[in-house]
Amino acid sequence: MKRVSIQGIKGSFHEDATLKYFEDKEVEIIECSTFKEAVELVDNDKVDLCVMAIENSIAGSLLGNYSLMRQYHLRIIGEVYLHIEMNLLMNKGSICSDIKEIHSHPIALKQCIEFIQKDFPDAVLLEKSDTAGAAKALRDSKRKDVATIGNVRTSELYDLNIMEKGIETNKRNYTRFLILTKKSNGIVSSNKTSICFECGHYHGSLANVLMIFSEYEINLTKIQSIPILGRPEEYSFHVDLEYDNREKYEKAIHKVLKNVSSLSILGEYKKGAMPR
Ligand SMILES: O=C(O)C(=O)C[C@]1(C(=O)O)C=C[C@@H](O)C=C1
Repeated sequence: MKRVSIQGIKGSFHEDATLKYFEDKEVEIIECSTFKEAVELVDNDKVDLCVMAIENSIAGSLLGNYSLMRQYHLRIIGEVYLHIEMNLLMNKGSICSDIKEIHSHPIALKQCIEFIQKDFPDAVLLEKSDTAGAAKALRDSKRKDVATIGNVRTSELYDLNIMEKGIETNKRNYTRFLILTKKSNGIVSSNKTSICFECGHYHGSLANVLMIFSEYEINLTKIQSIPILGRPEEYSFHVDLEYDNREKYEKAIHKVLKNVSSLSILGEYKKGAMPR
């Protein structure tokens, strides 16, 4: 059975993403309190894989996770998209007018900020390591003046009432999670690749690289610049590529290599389906 590290505890969206990716295969989930701890377990061979959120359609990219991936030389072997529905949760017997504090994962709070500002403008927002962890702590504290934000399964697991359903700012709220490991499995039937490169600090250098992908009909689904530590104003670029024709993809990479100062292939894998 594969051992998989996640940031968060049972009931978190990371657990949902892991169960969705592995479908009916049994996995042992190792709960971690930080993303760093979760990737360190892969690095130290304590787990086989790590499932890690990388981007949310409302809150944006988790930039720190891009850096972790590079720092620990992790390989991407897959991805999974999860539809995220957020709910306001409280201990049984609580009423919304008593809410003084709202505790949740920072990204979860960000996804619901319009609802919070409209309905609970005076509530103090407290960032917790994950939605399920905040829910469990609320149940244990028995407090009636605190609410958390999380999914329906979390409310069931930690015995909380759903006070308000679907409080995310936009209903098309998705989080993309990466499946990370120490060694890539070299899937030959891949149709998506994540790369990271650095190019010269002169006009047109990035445009030249992007033009090559266009020339070979490669679709770019993501481009993220990350500051290079110790080199102010210089960036590395994380780019996700989608393709049907592997030969064209390989030719494009070959040509790109001549136009960049460094390039790493972070993973070749099968594109995840966007839930309806
Ligand atoms: O707190 C959780 O339940 C998580 O799994 C974390 C997390 C995140 O890191 O973005 C996962 C998905 C949602 O976008 C909100 C929070």
